[in-house]
Amino acid sequence: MTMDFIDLPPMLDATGQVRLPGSKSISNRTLLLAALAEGRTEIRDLLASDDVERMLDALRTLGVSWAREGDSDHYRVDGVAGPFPVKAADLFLGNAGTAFRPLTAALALSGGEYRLTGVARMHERPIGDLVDGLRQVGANVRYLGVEGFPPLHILPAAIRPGGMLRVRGDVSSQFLTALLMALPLTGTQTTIEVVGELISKPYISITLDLMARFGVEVQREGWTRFTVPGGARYRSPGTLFVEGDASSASYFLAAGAIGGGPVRVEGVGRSSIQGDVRFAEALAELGARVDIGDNWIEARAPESGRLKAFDLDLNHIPDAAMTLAVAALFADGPCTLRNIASWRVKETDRIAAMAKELRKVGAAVEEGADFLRVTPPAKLVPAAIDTYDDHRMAMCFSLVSLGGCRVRINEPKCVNKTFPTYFECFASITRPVPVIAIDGPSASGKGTVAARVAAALGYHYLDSGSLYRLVALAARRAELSLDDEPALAALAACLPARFSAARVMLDDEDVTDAIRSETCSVGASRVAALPAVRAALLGRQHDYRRAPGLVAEGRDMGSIVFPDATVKIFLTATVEARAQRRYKQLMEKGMGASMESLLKDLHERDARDAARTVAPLKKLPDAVLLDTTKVDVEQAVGFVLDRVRS
Ligand SMILES: Nc1ncnc2c1ncn2[C@@H]1O[C@H](COP(=O)(O)OP(=O)(O)OP(=O)(O)O)[C@@H](O)[C@H]1O
Ligand SMILES: Nc1ccn([C@H]2C[C@H](O)[C@@H](COP(=O)(O)O)O2)c(=O)n1
Repeated sequence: MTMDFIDLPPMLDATGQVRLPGSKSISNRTLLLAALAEGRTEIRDLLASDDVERMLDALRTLGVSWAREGDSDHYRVDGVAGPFPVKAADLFLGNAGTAFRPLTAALALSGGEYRLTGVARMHERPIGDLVDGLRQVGANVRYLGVEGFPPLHILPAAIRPGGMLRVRGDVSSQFLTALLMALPLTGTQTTIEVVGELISKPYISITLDLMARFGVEVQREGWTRFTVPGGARYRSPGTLFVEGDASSASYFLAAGAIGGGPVRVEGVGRSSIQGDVRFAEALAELGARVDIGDNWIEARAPESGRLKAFDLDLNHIPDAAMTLAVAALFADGPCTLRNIASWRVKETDRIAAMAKELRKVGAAVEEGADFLRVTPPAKLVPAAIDTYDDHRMAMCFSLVSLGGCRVRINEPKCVNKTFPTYFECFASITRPVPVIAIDGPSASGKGTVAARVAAALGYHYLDSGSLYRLVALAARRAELSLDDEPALAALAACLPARFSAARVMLDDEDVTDAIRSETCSVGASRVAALPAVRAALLGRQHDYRRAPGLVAEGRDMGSIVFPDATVKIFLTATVEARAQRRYKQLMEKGMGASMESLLKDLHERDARDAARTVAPLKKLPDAVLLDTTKVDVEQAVGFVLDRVRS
């Protein structure tokens, strides 16, 4: 199976505005409450994502009628005014904790027979505390696999409501949420006592707030006792607007804080009911300049330009806290994230996953049962980040690109869980380091023009042909056959080459002139036709892309190496003009040459470069043709600069 990935180039900065998708926590709670309520609920701005689809599918299977308004995010749900009418069903709930836990509780009190399953990871996420709580009121819930974990088999049971039931609060706050939302189905006053320190309290606040909007006011004594009143019934509030997702806001706010900003998110703000808006406070503690309105939040980089090191208890914002773990890469010292044990039982073991991936980009990471200490590297290292089917891993690590470092995100579609358009939104607020790609045949003048354009713009310069020439030279010295693809690729992967002040060094030897010899030219043309050699040199070429920009010249700059180049030029000249130029060049260097052999050689190299199967030399439709046969260097440079500036 091939790995899907997205490559994010190094970004210059981040600025702009993002309209957030609906909150997952609010969307799935609202759907369940609307389903159990009396009357029709119009839900506006519901999140469109995998987890919400799992809930919508389940509700339909359970006999709840709902409809979407065209292609919009507006839904209407006709509540069933009590327990679900369908009394036997098999439900697949993917990896949606916000669907699995609350539905377990509601179905356990619905008097039917149900089987609830999920993806493999869902079956590793604990649910025993919730099941224990439900059994205290007489629910008949059995484990179909491992004790304490999904999948579950729910059977009809004589429910004994009322009195007091106890539930642990220190593993997942979703257990308490599930019980709270389901208990009004019994119609009897019931008190829940939380055993152990309740984690993620703001999520309970969301639950209580939404229950109140549906007419059920829970009495709360601190964070230890919650009483659901007798005779309580859910009633539709009519229309309900889903706020933007505060956890999703964290990536953009962090982008503003790291990448200059300002970046504004719309859909959450001062009046939000989601605890994760407090991510903005944490960011401000790191020195970011944060402004907040009723329905928006904006973040900019600190005055000093660099985030401050932090040591924070993040129990109240477990999801958004992941963003801080990646923001730590940009801090001015070691950072500690405390009280995050719940990360271990989320979509993946997030403490372990975060530690492993942060190390890949160069951070030193200490990992504990409930904490993470991140020491930022002096320089970020390009890496391929594994995402563990965890949407937040993918979204968090996109921020690495703001450190002037390219990053590959493996299996990026995991963002569909909560934010299917995440990477498009991220692209809309970030500016990649610009690349001017100049491709063309040998001796067309690419090198001369590219170097001058780079100097005029203050950009870096890449002469990619010199890399193939260096491989040819190093191969000859190592007495490797130019047909030995694996050996040549291995050589290319760790070529001891350096470029300094227009000189090309191999080990510590200046080979600037040596790589221009005809033997090296022919050798370069041959090794360049080998796919493994090209692949081995790819990362090295990408590394040239650094702020403020890059001018890269060769044969495949615009097609393969930098397909997202800002400007693509195909620079050419007739073979006769090119032979003349090469002749003159060689004469000036005191090197002998004949026009006849130069012409023959250029014809052969053109043919080989254009005919090879990998990265052949050709003008792309999105490249601008620049024929320099009758154009001098100054004019050619002016032409390219005009394109860049237009
Ligand atoms: N527009 C031009 N008019 C006249 N001479 C030019 C022009 N552009 C470049 N030259 C000259 O042609 C010679 C070859 O140019 P250059 O080395 O830049 O070509 P190149 O395409 O980079 O070649 P290679 O692919 O072999 O590295 C140089 O001496 C350069 O000064
Ligand atoms: N991106 C590139 C750059 C160069 N090559 C090949 C083409 C030539 O045969 C050889 C040397 O290049 P030059 O120094 O003449 O530009 O390397 C390539 O295939 N892809």
